[in-house]
Formats: sequence, C-alpha cells, structure tokens
Amino acid sequence: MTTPSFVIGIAGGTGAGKTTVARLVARSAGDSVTRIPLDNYYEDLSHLPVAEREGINYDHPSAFEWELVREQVSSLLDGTPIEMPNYDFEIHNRTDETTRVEPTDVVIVEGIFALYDDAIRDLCDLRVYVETDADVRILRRIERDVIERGRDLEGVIDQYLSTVKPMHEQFVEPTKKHADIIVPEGANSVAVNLLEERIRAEVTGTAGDWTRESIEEALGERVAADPDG
Ligand SMILES: Nc1ncnc2c1ncn2[C@@H]1O[C@H](COP(=O)(O)OP(=O)(O)O)[C@@H](O)[C@H]1O
Ligand SMILES: Nc1ccn([C@@H]2O[C@H](COP(=O)(O)O)[C@@H](O)[C@H]2O)c(=O)n1
Repeated sequence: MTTPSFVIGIAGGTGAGKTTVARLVARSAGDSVTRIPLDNYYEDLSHLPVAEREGINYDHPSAFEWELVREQVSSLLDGTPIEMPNYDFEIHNRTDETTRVEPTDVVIVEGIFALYDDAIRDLCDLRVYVETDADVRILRRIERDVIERGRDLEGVIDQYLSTVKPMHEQFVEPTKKHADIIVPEGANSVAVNLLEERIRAEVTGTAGDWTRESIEEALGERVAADPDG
C-alpha cells in the first residue's frame, strides 16, 4: 500500500448517483480501494425513540458526527484500520455492528456532504460533484426509498419538500464550487472511465501533478511563476 492514500471525495444531491459512481469506480480497482459512505456517520440517535428519529432533519450538516469522520479518515491515511459504523435507514440509526476497514491505496469518501467539511475536503486529493437534475433525483429517490429504505410515497414527498430540497439548496449545492470534476447524471461512462484511469495511475504510481517545470516541458515554452509558490 502507498502512504498516504489517494483520497477521492464524491458529493452531490440525494439520488444524484454518488453511490453508483463510487461503486463503479471502486469495482475496477478491487482491494486497492475502500469506500467510506458518509451515511454511516449520522449521529448516534439511540437515546431517541424511533418516532422522534423519524422527524430529524437528516439533510443538515449537524446531523453528522464530523469528529468521527475526520478521525477515521485520518486513521486510514495514517495506515491504521478503523471500525466503521453501519447505518440502518429503516430505524434511522446505527446498528450495533461495525465494519473493520483496512487502509488501502485509494479511499473514496462519498455522501451529500463529502465536500462540505473543511478538514475532510482538505484530505481529498480529488473532489467530485455528481450533478443530476432535481426532478430526476426525486424520482430516483422515491423508487429507492420505497424499495430499499422501508418508506412510503407520502413520507418521501413530505420529507423532500420540508427538509431535503431546502437543505440541498442551502448546503449541498453550494459545495459544487469545491469540485475538481463535475459528473453529470451519475453513472456516466466517460466520467467513470476517467476516474478509473486516474485511480489506476495512483495505484501503479504513474500519476503526477502538474508542476511549473512539467507544464513548461509539455508546452515547450516558459510559464509565469506561481505568486504563491
Ligand atoms: N446515469 C444513470 N442513469 C440512470 N439511473 C442511474 C444513473 N446513475 C445512477 N442511477 C440510479 O439512480 C439511483 C440512485 O443512485 P445512487 O447512486 O444511489 O444515488 P445517491 O448515492 O447519489 O443517492 C440508483 O437506482 C441508480 O441505479
Ligand atoms: N435516517 C435517515 C438518514 C438519511 N436519510 C436521507 O438520506 C439522504 C442521503 O443519502 P443519499 O444516499 O440519498 O445521498 C439524505 O438526503 C437524507 O434525507 C433519510 O431519509 N433517513
């Protein structure tokens, strides 16, 4: 394993296709990639009855245990395994089990707020925002929440209008400005192939960042010095 790992943050609205992109990209790199879904880091709400947990705003940044996210991503980058929490959407809480995650060459942090927290964003080497129209996202979400997350149609619509949509506009969408790459629609084969290529280069040690010297070499001409450098 290379140390430090290469960290990719994949953000975007609910239903945009973040998980799909992360899974497709991770699939091609096998054991060299670890996926850290931010959903696993919703605050532990065991002290609240289920009925009260149903009413929580899960689209506000304060719903997440950021300290634990920072601590666990940093541990992986230091080469230390973590016990990642597991989340159950049907009971709106973590389960009693955790998943042991070993450090790997590439770590993908994925979730609506993957580009929100300054510290997590700073740990990312590549920041991706998956952008999909709101109407497509809500249609995808209705299907997924009813089939996979034990929700009913009325509940999904109420939640969308009361919290998901306004929080997306206030907190999620503005993080797009931090992205290096914007991926349209989710499973976009061109974007997924490019990300796979980049991961392959990281894993095989053939990736490189532009430096003034390498830009000059590529362009065959002198470039202005970086005022910060
Ligand atoms: N390009 C695409 N075209 C059609 N459906 C897609 C595409 N990308 C993702 N999906 C589907 O959209 C749904 C939501 O995707 P998911 O990755 O779970 O979104 P997110 O993690 O952003 O909430 C899934 O059923 C997924 O298969
Ligand atoms: N108990 C919960 C926790 C979260 N949500 C919703 O999940 C969405 C984020 O997950 P995506 O896979 O869609 O990115 C977020 O919009 C929360 O509203 C929930 O419904 N219940």
